[in-house]
Amino acid sequence: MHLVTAEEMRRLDCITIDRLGIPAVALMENAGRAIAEEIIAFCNRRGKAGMAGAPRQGGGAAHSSAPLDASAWAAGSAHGEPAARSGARGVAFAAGATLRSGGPGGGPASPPKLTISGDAALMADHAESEHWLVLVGKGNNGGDGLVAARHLREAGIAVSLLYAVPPESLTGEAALQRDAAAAMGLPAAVHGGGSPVFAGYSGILDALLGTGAAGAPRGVYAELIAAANASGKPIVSADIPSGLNADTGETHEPCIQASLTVCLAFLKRGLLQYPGAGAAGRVVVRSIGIPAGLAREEGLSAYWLTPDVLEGVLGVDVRRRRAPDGHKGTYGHVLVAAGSLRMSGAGLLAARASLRAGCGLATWAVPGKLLPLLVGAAPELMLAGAGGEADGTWNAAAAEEVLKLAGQRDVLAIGPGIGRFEDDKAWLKAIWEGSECPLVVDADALNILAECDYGSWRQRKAPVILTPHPGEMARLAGVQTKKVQRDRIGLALSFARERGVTLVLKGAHTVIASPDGRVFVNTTGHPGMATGGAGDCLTGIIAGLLAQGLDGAQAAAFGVYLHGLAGEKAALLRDDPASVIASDIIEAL
Ligand SMILES: NC(=O)C1=CN([C@@H]2O[C@H](COP(=O)(O)OP(=O)(O)OC[C@H]3O[C@@H](n4cnc5c(N)ncnc54)[C@H](O)[C@@H]3O)[C@@H](O)[C@H]2O)[C@@H](O)CC1
Ligand SMILES: Nc1ncnc2c1ncn2[C@@H]1O[C@H](COP(=O)(O)OP(=O)(O)O)[C@@H](O)[C@H]1O
Ligand SMILES: [K+]
Repeated sequence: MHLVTAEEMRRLDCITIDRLGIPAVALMENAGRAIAEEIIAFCNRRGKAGMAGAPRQGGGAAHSSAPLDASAWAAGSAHGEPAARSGARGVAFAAGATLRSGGPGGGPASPPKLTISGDAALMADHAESEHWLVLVGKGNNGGDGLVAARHLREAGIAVSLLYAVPPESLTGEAALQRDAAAAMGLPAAVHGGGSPVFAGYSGILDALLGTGAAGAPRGVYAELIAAANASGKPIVSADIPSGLNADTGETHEPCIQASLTVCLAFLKRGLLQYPGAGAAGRVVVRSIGIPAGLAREEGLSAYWLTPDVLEGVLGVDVRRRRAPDGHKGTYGHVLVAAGSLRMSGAGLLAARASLRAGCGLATWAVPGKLLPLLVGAAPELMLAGAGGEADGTWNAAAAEEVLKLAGQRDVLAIGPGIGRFEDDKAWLKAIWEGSECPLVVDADALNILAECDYGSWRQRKAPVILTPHPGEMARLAGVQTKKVQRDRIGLALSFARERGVTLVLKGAHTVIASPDGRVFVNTTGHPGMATGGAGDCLTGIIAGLLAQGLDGAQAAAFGVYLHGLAGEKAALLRDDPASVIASDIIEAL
């Protein structure tokens, strides 16, 4: 599934309207209807869970706002009018008309039933216990909310509108929807400042700000957002939670904290990155008539990482089929140069994970002094001494040993548990320039890299994959960690492009960016994976996949995806995500 920025969304929108001739108002109609359907599904789920919304109290005048006009309020007082609502529920009956005779087994024919059903998506199970307040902004997001309000009303759900600004200031399609809502007699009020009262409502539809928002919500918008959050009512957001930066996932102060976000047409980048992903609640993406293929035609290259994307965009065989006549040489040989006296476990985890990822052979290279201590640590691994100091630490001269070993292997992974040592920059430069196989760089090797002018180093032919967590990324990019987290997708993309590397920016919803400008956001995994050594496992997994012939982007993306899945499986086995440790992730691969 494609991920879009607000600007890209506007472009796709324009193409649909201008080139395909689909009217903007039709898109808005589809959007609003989709939102209404999702609200109804939300209400039905809530009803089934035995937590039906608070019963309505006293019609629509439960907030301290001025009514739009008297007729709208008058009509609104008729919310509960049974005739108007039952007619709106659509048809749902079974007719016994016989279409054809005959039945199975040749027995007496029972007349087949002709079943005619109504618009199931717009049927609320307990409409009478629902009353939704729609917060309407000035732009098209507000227009979507107005359409949704009409459809909710048609489904028999009481709806009231609360405009953030005088409705006269709405323009274009949103103004059309304003008039339609008024003509339908939906009760409406204009926010008059202060704190609206939400007590009578069972839910709030946030249609204040969408992709046209700029900066933090101002004035009445900020007031309404803060009050809605404080109300404790479930909030459904139209397109994005108001107050969210649709591109980066940054949440402004204030930002709607939604239970559900009905995202329209294409998934907005900001909904997949924290803290925005946390503010959005459950996200449903609904098509509204903009052809999905437009994103590809327009060359958009940001994706939510799913098995479909792994296969269709990246060309990965997610079933990991092996040739019937394959042998260990077929699946490649990984060299992991990692671990030192005090952190040997990091190397062990990475090397074991590479085997579990399916490579044919793995060699673990450590400072020679450690070798005797590690014999038998994992019987499947080959061990190699790579020089180093008498106390089991690495030194610059060890690079030569690593290069010798790498020359006979398919992939080299470096960094986990190596620590910092004298002339470590020379060590890294020698390996970077001298190795001809794909290179995975992690942990302290990244910290070393951050201190090097590696742009001036000899160009490598084989791919480089960097796997920083946000702290390491901050050092690599020369910015503060806060800045890394503010726009993870944007930073990963520009870094990968500029530096010609595949970048794996780890953390919740890891971002994978390739030097050709593609970017993928992974959502497998969970916070239980925030445990020492989990990243070392990922390094090994990516190396193991590279050894099997996947290219840099394929191995990085598939590796991150599998790593998260394994973390999820490990949590299930443990019955508690918090108990997962790195070895569990390897065992769950
Ligand atoms: N394909 C599309 O792009 C479609 C978009 N639709 C909806 O339209 C939305 C985008 O509509 P618009 O571009 O009209 O923008 P918005 O509806 O997000 O609102 C922008 C308006 O809000 C005000 N505003 C902006 N930033 C503000 C701030 N920080 N504080 C207070 N007020 C602020 C400005 O007056 C501006 O005109 C989407 O999110 C979606 O909900 C749908 O109608 C269907 C089609
Ligand atoms: N909240 C989270 N949700 C999903 N994955 C997470 C979360 N926190 C950490 N992870 C994953 O766990 C791994 C931790 O790696 P890292 O920070 O390098 O740890 P270490 O250096 O101890 O191995 C990364 O792959 C990261 O994406
Ligand atoms: K919104």
